[in-house]
Amino acid sequence: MRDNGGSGRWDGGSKQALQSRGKASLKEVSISRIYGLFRGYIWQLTAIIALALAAALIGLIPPLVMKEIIDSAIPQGDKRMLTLMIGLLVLLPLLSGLLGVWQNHQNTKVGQGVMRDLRRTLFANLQKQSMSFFTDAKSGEIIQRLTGDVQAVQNVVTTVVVSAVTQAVIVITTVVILFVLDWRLAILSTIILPLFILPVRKVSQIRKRLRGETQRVRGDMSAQLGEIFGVSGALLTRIFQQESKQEKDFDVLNQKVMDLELRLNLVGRWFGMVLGILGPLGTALIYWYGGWNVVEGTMTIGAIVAFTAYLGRLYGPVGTLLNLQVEVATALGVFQRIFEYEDMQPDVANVPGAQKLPPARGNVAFQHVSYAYNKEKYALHNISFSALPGEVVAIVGPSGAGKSTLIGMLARLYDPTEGAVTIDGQNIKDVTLSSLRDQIAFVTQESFLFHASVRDNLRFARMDATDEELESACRQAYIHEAIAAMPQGYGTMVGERGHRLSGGERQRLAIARAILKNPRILVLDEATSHLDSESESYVQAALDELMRGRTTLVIAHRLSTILTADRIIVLEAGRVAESGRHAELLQHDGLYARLYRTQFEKVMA
Ligand SMILES: Nc1ncnc2c1ncn2[C@@H]1O[C@H](COP(=O)(O)OP(=O)(O)OP(=O)(O)O)[C@@H](O)[C@H]1O
Repeated sequence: MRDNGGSGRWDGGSKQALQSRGKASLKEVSISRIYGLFRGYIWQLTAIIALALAAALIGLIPPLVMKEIIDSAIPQGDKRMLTLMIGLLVLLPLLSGLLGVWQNHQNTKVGQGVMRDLRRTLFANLQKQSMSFFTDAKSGEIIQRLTGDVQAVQNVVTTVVVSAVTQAVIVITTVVILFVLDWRLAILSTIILPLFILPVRKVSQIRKRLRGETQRVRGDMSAQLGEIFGVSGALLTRIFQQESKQEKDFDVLNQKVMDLELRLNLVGRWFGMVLGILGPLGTALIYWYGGWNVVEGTMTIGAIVAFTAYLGRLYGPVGTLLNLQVEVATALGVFQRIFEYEDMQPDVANVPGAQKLPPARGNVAFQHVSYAYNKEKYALHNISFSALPGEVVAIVGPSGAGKSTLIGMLARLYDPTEGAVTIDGQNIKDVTLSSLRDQIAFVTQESFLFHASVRDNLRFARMDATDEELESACRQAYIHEAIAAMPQGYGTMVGERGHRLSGGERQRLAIARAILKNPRILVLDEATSHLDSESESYVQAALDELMRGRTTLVIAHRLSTILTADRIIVLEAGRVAESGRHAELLQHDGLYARLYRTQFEKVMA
């Protein structure tokens, strides 16, 4: 690697950033990290757990009441006591039911809150990622992680903490009461508990693997749907009539999701069945041993009834606790995917102690800049040139020469692997991203518009722009008349990608956006699409207006741009092949002269 004074991309932090970007981290998710999600909800959780405990303790009373009815009230013919006890049997479940409703509501609130927080952190971290992440990832996959994956852990998030505590309390209190009632029966009923634990490990492993796989396939499915039903994908499908091929491709993933979900469910049912048969086994043992003792006269019938009622409170919660463990293990694969996005480091970020870029004069310089998308291939090699304030530098070169990569560096869409880009002598890597991007407007070839009104799309450039400012910018961009003629004027909604607007109108809206931002530095990728001569002249006029008085770096496709450019940089395979003004370069009769004859002269014709 060439030495360039320490800005090499493959060393230090940026190398790690690339490795962590979009790739599965093998780091296992710790349970404590999942519990950490609840940190902000400690007080609500304490209240919920207190309520759940109260409901659990109330639940311990009815079997004792039943024992009293059978062993005392009925044999003694005490009708008053009988009525009192029946009253208790009705009231206690009512009370614990009411507590349960409130607790459940609070529980859901905490769970939903945790999920909202998760989505918020993921969203914020995705916003921090640099462009390279988005060019590598599929948008459907991103959406799936942010929504589908978070949804997939809902069950764990909403029930895990509360269930773990309350069920554990129920189990402990029940075991204590069982031993108080009769230690022999208590030993008999707890002796089968280890049998419950055996299947858990195996089931957890299988379900974790299946859940991870299901979410991966769902991610693929979302990515596929995003591509197929995006405007460009839908267009391509129709033009090439590939509807049935896509249906087949979709069916493959669709079927996979179904098969995986079926397997997941089946494993769950087998587990449920094993737990289900262990419960009655315990009850049978108690009736056998207890019945034996009642016959011998060493135990009362009420004691057996109360005992078996408690068994439900023992085996049920033990099953729930174990199931919880399986649920958590199942969700671990999904948590892994979620945390992977949360931990992702952007490879373009503010350096520690980054300063604000002062209002720029517009002196731009590329100093020995190289860039590699990956280790194998450099897209740019040792690029050096500069632009004085107000100058226009045109970048030309064959397709794939590195033009887009080069202009992207000025807005730090990518940081140089080697070398530096400076504005007014300051390395842009050392200034804050926001202060840098505040002073640069970027007009891309494909002018993207959000599904929102024309006004809102324009305000994306500057939220506080007044209606008058919007209109003035649009007049300068020669688009005001066209907007005014739309059904709702500036309030007209434009479709995703602005498909209700013509190519020329979209470009001029993008130019108006840049005018509204009014930056010192302009980065421009001129559209190659051939517009009719009227649109073309409007767009040209709008561009002339936009470039006036600004330092402009432009991928030039228009003859007028290269003719007026202060400097033309001719790129070839990532290197500067030639540079100079139009006349000099023509005289040189090299790559530029060839490009000029094949591309620009034709445009002029
Ligand atoms: N995200 C990426 N990952 C890996 N390689 C990339 C990526 N983007 C571009 N490249 C490669 O880098 C090189 C330069 O690409 P770039 O888009 O900058 O060229 P360009 O001159 O703008 O091309 P065009 O005029 O066709 O748009 C090409 O070889 C391209 O294949």
